[in-house]
Amino acid sequence: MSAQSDVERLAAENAALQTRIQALTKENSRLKAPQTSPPLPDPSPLTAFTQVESLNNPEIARYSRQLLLPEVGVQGQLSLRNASVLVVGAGGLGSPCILYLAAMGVGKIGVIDHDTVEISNLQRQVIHSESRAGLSKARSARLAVHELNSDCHCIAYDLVFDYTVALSVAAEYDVVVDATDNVPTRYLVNDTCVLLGKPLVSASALKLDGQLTVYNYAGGPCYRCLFPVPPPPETVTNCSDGGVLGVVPGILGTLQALEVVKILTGVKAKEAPTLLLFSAFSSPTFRSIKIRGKQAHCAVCGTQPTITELQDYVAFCGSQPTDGPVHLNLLPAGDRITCADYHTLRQTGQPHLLVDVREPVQYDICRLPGSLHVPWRDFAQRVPDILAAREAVSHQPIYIICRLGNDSQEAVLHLRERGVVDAKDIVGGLLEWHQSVDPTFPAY
Ligand SMILES: Nc1ncnc2c1ncn2[C@@H]1O[C@H](COP(=O)(O)OP(=O)(O)OP(=O)(O)O)[C@@H](O)[C@H]1O
Ligand SMILES: [Zn+2]
Repeated sequence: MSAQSDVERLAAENAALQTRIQALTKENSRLKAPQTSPPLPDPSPLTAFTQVESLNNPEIARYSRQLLLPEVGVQGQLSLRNASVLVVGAGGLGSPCILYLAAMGVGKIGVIDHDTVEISNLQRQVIHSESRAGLSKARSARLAVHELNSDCHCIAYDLVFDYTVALSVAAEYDVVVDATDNVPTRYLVNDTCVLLGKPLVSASALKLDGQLTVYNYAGGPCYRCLFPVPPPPETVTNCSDGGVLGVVPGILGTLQALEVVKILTGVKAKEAPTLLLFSAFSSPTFRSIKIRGKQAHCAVCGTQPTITELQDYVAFCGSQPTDGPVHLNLLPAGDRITCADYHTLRQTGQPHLLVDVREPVQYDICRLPGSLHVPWRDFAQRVPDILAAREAVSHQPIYIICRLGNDSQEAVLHLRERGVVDAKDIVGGLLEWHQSVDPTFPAY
């Protein structure tokens, strides 16, 4: 072979090698790239839930510690096995409730929640996990149930429990647990249970306190018998505003699971209706109060009910069934400044006074440098301090900030009433500051 053809052959081989090296380099960088975690397995589709007449050997072994209790025994365990429970809300209360119901051997559990798992949920919503952040809470709960007790027939409804679905979903279950956090849903769940004749195990938890009651059971009252009129929306606080100690809904949700067991085993029917109050840092921690019975004039369970079908609960309660941030518009746009414009103002060094009106616990979490701290609850008394501080910056404008941009508007209105005209609130507060100006600023 000639030297010329050798050169051509080598050049061709070289080109082929170059192509191969490029392909390998590409493959290598693909392998080195961060791997996205494989999709989580969803438990395989379930067969229909069927009732049984006796426990099988694996069930006897699994539930032996409960079977040994005379209060439960084989009959009690069979009652759990053949029962179905709907848990509305897979949050702080729903998490332990669902887990214990599944662990104790309730045959069928429905979980309805429209929300997705967030990292800030995990401090109390122990049915979820970091690896399931972003997943629907209902599906995440179902995965956890499947891991804990694969015999449990768990159905996840990734839906809002509203009047369009309430009756058809709840009709499939023996007992309903209200583990939600808002007033419209509380009335909706109650009316659904009354219309369907289902017992309702209801609880709430906020800050360090909680309460629990069983409604519409054994001739007892319903929620409307006790609370015929919803509270004014502005008096209702939720966990994202007021905070909650993780274990508090944990305790109340666990007690909800206990009440379900008492209903299913028939023990509850002998008890008078009570309201259980829990206060984590008080003594006594628990108090049980006898509550009035069923009210003849109750709009839904009374002798002549006016509510015979589900209604518009948002209109009835005057509030949305959401616990997301509520942004009020109390001031005209001209009396407000956006975070972006306030940011520019700070960057260009324009003299001004920044007043932060959040609670001290929130001010301790984070703050913008140079702010004067005057909590909204002390604001009226401390206006002279604000005016004195403003003198120190040569009577320049006042900007007021809070967490969401609601109290800051109230503060501006208050200053207007006191004759201070050049005060503005910062729209959306520090949460908006985090979202639109500085992602490194803490969000809470
Ligand atoms: N009408 C409804 N239908 C379905 N789920 C609901 C309804 N109302 C409330 N929920 C759910 O009930 C749960 C209440 O739990 P909790 O208050 O602990 O959680 P959260 O709303 O995630 O809390 P946070 O306020 O910290 O975000 C939430 O997961 C919420 O999505
Ligand atoms: Zn009633």
